[in-house]
Amino acid sequence: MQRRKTDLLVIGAGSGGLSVAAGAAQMGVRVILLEPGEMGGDCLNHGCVPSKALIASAQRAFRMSHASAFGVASVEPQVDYAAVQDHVAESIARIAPMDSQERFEGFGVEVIREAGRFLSPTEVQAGAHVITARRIVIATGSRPRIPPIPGLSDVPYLTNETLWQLRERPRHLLVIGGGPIGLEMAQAHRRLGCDVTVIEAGRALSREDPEMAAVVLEELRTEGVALHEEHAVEKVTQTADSIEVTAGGLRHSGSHLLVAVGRAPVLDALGLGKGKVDTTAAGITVDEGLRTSNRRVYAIGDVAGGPQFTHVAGYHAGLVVRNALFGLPVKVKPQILPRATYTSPEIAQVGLTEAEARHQYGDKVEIVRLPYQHNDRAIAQRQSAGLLKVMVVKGRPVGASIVGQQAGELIGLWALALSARLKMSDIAGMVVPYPTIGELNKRLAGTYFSPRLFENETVKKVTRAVQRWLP
Ligand SMILES: Cc1cc2nc3c(=O)[nH]c(=O)nc-3n(C[C@H](O)[C@H](O)[C@H](O)COP(=O)(O)OP(=O)(O)OC[C@H]3O[C@@H](n4cnc5c(N)ncnc54)[C@H](O)[C@@H]3O)c2cc1C
Ligand SMILES: NC(=O)c1ccc[n+]([C@@H]2O[C@H](COP(=O)([O-])OP(=O)(O)OC[C@H]3O[C@@H](n4cnc5c(N)ncnc54)[C@H](O)[C@@H]3O)[C@@H](O)[C@H]2O)c1
Repeated sequence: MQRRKTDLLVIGAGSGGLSVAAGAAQMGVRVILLEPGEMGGDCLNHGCVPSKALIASAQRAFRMSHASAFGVASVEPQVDYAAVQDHVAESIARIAPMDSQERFEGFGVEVIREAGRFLSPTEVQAGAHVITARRIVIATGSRPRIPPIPGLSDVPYLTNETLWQLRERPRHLLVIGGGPIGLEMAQAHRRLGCDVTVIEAGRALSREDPEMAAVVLEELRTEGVALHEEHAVEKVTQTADSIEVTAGGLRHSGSHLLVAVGRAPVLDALGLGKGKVDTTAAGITVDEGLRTSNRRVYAIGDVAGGPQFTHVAGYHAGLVVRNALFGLPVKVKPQILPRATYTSPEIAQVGLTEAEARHQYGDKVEIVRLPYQHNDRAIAQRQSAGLLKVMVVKGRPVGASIVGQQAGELIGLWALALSARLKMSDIAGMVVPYPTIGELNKRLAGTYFSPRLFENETVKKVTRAVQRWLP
C-alpha cells in the first residue's frame, strides 16, 4: 500500500466532483480525484448530453413532418436510428475533452482511476493507495432505481445507462415512469417514429404546477404518446416477440422497455460506516453547508439527496470550495435553484409554485399570468402554446413557472431575480430586443404594473394635474 497525503480528496469525477477539483486545484491546493469509470459522470455519458442530443434529432424529424403550415412541403422523415445514436455519441465525444483526465492534470489535479472506500474517518483507500486528506468531498452521484416489479429482472430492459447503445429503432417503446427522463425520451422516440406508451404510477411530471404540466401532457398525447397515469405496474412478462407490462388492469405490449422511475444514490462500496458518514435512503445526510456527520467530509450533487441536476452539483461545488478552502460560511439556498424539462414545450420552475406560494404567503401573494399567445415571435413561429406565471410578494418575485417554447432559457432571468432579490420594477425596466421570446419576461412584469397604473384613479388625477403645469 502506498500512503499519500493531500489537502483535498474528491471521490467521483462527475459534474460535482470535477467542478470542486478544478476550482480547488486552480487556487493552488493539492487535489487528488478518484474515478473508476468514465470521466464526466452521468451528465456527460448517460444523462443530459445524450438525452439532449437525441431530443435534437427528434426535433429535426418533427419539423420536417410539420413544415406545411409554413409554406414548405411536409415530408415523412427517414429516420436512421443508428445514425441518430452516432450523433449522440459524437456530441458526447465533442464535450468529453472538457472533462478529460489530461485537462484536469493540466490544472494540477492528480487523477487516480480507482474507486474510493473509507478505511477510517480520515483515510480512503483507492486501489493500492491509502489517502489521508484534510478535507474529503463525496460526489459519487446516483444510478437508475430499479423497482421491485414482479418479472422485471427476467426481461431485457433499458435504463439511461444502456439506451444510447441501442442501434435499432424500437418498434414500440414502453416507458415505466412519467418523470423528466420518461417524458423526454417518450416524446423524442415518438418523434423519431416509434410507438410509445408511458405507464406512470401517479401523476406525470408530479413535481410541476399541474396547470403547467397539463400543457406538456396534452402536447405529448396530441403527438401520439399513449400516456397512462395512476396506473401502478403489477408485473412484466416476456412473450416470444414482445415485452408485456400489466398496469391498472391493462396489458401493454411493446418491443422495448425503458425503466425511468427515479434515481438511487451511489453509496455502496464507499465504506461510509468506517468513515463515520451518516446516510438515509435518499442519500448522504448533509447540513445546510453540505457537511456530513464527519466534519471533514462533504457530500455534493446527486448523492447528497437533494434536487438532482448538473447545475445543482456545480452550485454545491462552488459552496464547498469556499468553505473547505477559505473557511467561509456557506448555506445552500434551495429557493434559487431552477429546473427545466426539455420536452416540447419545455417546462421550467424556480422558487415557489403557485400552490407553494399560496400556502406560504396566503393572500399576500399575487399571481401574475401571461400566455405565450401575446408574443409576436411565438406567433410568427407558430409556437404560441405556453404560459408564464410569476408569484409576487410585496413587489418581489418568489417563484416563476414557465411552460412553452424556450422555457428553460426564459427561467434564467427569474433565477437571477430570486438570487439577487430583484424587484418586479427591475424586470419591467429592462429593455429587450424585439421580436424575441424573451420579451415575455418583461411583458409579464408590465402586466403586474398595468392595473396599478392604468386602473388607478389617483394616478389618473395626478397625471391630469401635472399636465396643467407642464409648458
Ligand atoms: C437521462 C438523464 C438526463 C438528465 N438530464 C439533465 C439535464 O438536462 N439537466 C440537468 O441539470 N441534469 C440532468 N440530469 C441529471 C444530471 O445528470 C445529474 O444531476 C448530475 O450528473 C449529477 O452529478 P454528480 O456529480 O452528483 O454525479 P455523477 O455525474 O453521476 O458523477 C458521479 C461519479 O462518481 C463516480 N463514482 C461512483 N462511485 C465512486 C467511488 N466509490 N469512487 C470514486 N468514484 C465513484 C461515478 O463513476 C461517476 O463518474 C439528467 C440525468 C439523467 C439520468
Ligand atoms: N431536464 C432535466 O433537467 C432532467 C432530465 C432528466 C432527468 N433529470 C434528473 O433525473 C432525475 C430522475 O428522473 P426520473 O424521471 O427517472 O425520476 P423522477 O423521480 O423525477 O420520476 C419518476 C416517475 O416514475 C414514477 N414511478 C415510480 N415508480 C413507478 C412504478 N413502479 N411504476 C410506474 N411509475 C413509477 C414516479 O411516480 C415518477 O413520476 C430527475 O428527478 C431529475 O433530477 C433531469
